[in-house]
Amino acid sequence: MNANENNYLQQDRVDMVTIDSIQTLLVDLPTIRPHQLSMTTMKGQTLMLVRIHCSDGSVGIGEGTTIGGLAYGAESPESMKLNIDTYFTPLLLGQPADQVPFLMQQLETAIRGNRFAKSAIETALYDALGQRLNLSVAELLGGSLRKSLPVAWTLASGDTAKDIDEAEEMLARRRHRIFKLKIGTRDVAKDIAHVAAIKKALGDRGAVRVDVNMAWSELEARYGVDGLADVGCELVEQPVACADALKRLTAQAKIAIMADELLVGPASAFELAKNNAAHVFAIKVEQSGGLRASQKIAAIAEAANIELYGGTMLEGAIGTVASAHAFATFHALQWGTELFGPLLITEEILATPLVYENFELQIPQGPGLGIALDEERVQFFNRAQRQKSVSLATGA
Ligand SMILES: O=C(O)C[C@H]1C=CC(=O)O1
Ligand SMILES: [Mn+2]
Repeated sequence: MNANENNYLQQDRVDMVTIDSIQTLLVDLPTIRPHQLSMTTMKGQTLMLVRIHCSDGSVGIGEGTTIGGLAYGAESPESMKLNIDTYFTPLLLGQPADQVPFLMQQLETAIRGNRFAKSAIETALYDALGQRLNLSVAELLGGSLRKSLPVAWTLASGDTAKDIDEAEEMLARRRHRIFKLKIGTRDVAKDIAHVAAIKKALGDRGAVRVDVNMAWSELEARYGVDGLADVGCELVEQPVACADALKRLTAQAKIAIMADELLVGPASAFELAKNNAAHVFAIKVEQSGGLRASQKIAAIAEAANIELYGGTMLEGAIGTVASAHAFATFHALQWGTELFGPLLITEEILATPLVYENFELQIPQGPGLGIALDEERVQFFNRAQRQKSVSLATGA
């Protein structure tokens, strides 16, 4: 830590709140059904939870979650836990807990990459700060423009008939009317037929979009995007891996092209915007490197006239609510959000469940994140506790 800056932040602060301790844990939770993406099929979700205890007694929580271990990105829940325990925590202990951007800058200087782990820490720091100041995380981030967010549902059972049934159920329950279909594992013509069947069944009652998760070549994508447009699909998310190919597709597509995997922080957003490489940005808070980083991406998009969508890493309730607070501050959110992660998980880990009604998620309004964990349930699914009970039972 730079000594001058440290002195500057600490001068005259006899009442300064400092970071006392940091705990991490892995929580393994089942999903309601297998979730098929082009790179992996998820059969459960692991949340890396972090708790930051401050000297005034406040405790902030944050979440680091990814998809399919290392299938989606370079960080796993296990790597986040190890890196926070070993490298982040010694840098943070004893530091001024209120100075969140300052602490994140220190971490940025000392630790390369690890965007998801940094996002979890930043969330926990803002949660604790919000409790101290009686302000929500959205208010700490500059102020909220909305109290609820439209939420899309992902149809990814791998079976067209099951997907249609699932969509019908979501419409009947007024939970979702925007559907994102995961495609890219079958050949392109079969995927188009799958999307066509679902759109035909739903008609105007449901919007249909697809996420290819980079599975197509540029040639497949040219054919695929045209075919999808013809069957009523309104948006294609990350059809190809390469930014140049995405730009060429964006230039000729009749429907919206959205960037996801290529958006890994403000610099990447600037590159994509400069090159007109997408019509829409799917902003994921963790993939962006945190709450404030996601706001910087939103600002770049706004300046470049690119539309916005609030993405998910299929986080549990904590990561989902953190994202909701960030998305609440975006000026425009033309394509809504997909903050449905907690609904894909069978278990409730909050003391008070989140409210999804009338196709929207209500953003918790209390101080900080505005949520509290059900500690008993969290401990029940805590991997370390489970391993302890197994070794006690087996005497290992
Ligand atoms: O967008 C992704 O690539 C990841 C994720 C979001 C929704 C979903 O089903 O998977
Ligand atoms: Mn995606």
